[in-house]
Amino acid sequence: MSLLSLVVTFIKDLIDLMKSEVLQMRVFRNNQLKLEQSVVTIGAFDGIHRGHQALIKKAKSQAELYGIPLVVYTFDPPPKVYFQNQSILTSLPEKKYFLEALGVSYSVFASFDEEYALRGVQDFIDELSDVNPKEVWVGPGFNFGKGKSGTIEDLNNAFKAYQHPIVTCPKGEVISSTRIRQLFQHKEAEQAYYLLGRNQFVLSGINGQ
Ligand SMILES: Cc1cc2nc3c(=O)[nH]c(=O)nc-3n(C[C@H](O)[C@H](O)[C@H](O)COP(=O)(O)O)c2cc1C
Ligand SMILES: Nc1ncnc2c1ncn2[C@@H]1O[C@H](COP(=O)(O)OP(=O)(O)OP(=O)(O)O)[C@@H](O)[C@H]1O
Repeated sequence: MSLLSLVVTFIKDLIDLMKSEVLQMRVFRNNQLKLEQSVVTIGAFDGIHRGHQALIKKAKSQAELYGIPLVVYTFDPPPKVYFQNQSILTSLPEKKYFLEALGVSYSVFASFDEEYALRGVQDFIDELSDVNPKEVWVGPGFNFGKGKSGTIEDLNNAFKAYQHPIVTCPKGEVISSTRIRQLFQHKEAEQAYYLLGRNQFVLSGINGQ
């Protein structure tokens, strides 16, 4: 092998290594993550459907604008699965896979249990302060804290909080995890995958990772 081809191979390997480091999302549990600055988006994100994707992409574009990391703060299990025994749309490995594919730098998976659900609004805001959010992005109707008492106004009192407009189907029908669960229950899988923004074959192989 010539010296030139050795150098070319070395540079290619280096670029691949850098790419894999850039793409790798770091995953945290509860309040272990501390950052100097970030853009944060929050939610249950079960399914990572078209509405979730639009919100995360907007937060990602803001993070890129400032050159700071994007943090997705989410819950395991999703609160509705915990409280209402709803079926889960995306397993933990699937959720991590889709978040990473959207370019998320850090994800926080808060263990959602009885103790966590009792935490108050200020307690949650204090935890978010650990990542020093320059902007917080949520969708319409987002709430948090014990008894769902926290709103975007509470977030906006502590940080700069922004609300992404609702993403709907072309005919105006709502896109939500609840609706997707109902579509699967009624054997309307094609419409469910449309709202998810992917077909059923995308998931094969992810759960084993
Ligand atoms: C600290 C904390 C406490 C919460 N406590 C409750 C609760 O008591 N009851 C409830 O139904 N949901 C509770 N939630 C879940 C929120 O209502 C909501 O599902 C979550 O913030 C995700 O928002 P999303 O469902 O709009 O994605 C809590 C969330 C957080 C962060
Ligand atoms: N269609 C949508 N358009 C824009 N933002 C959305 C949409 N659906 C959810 N969001 C936002 O995404 C985040 C996660 O929402 P969440 O997981 O509660 O979604 P959901 O689909 O409404 O779930 P569920 O039906 O279980 O209430 C929240 O900030 C929420 O406001």
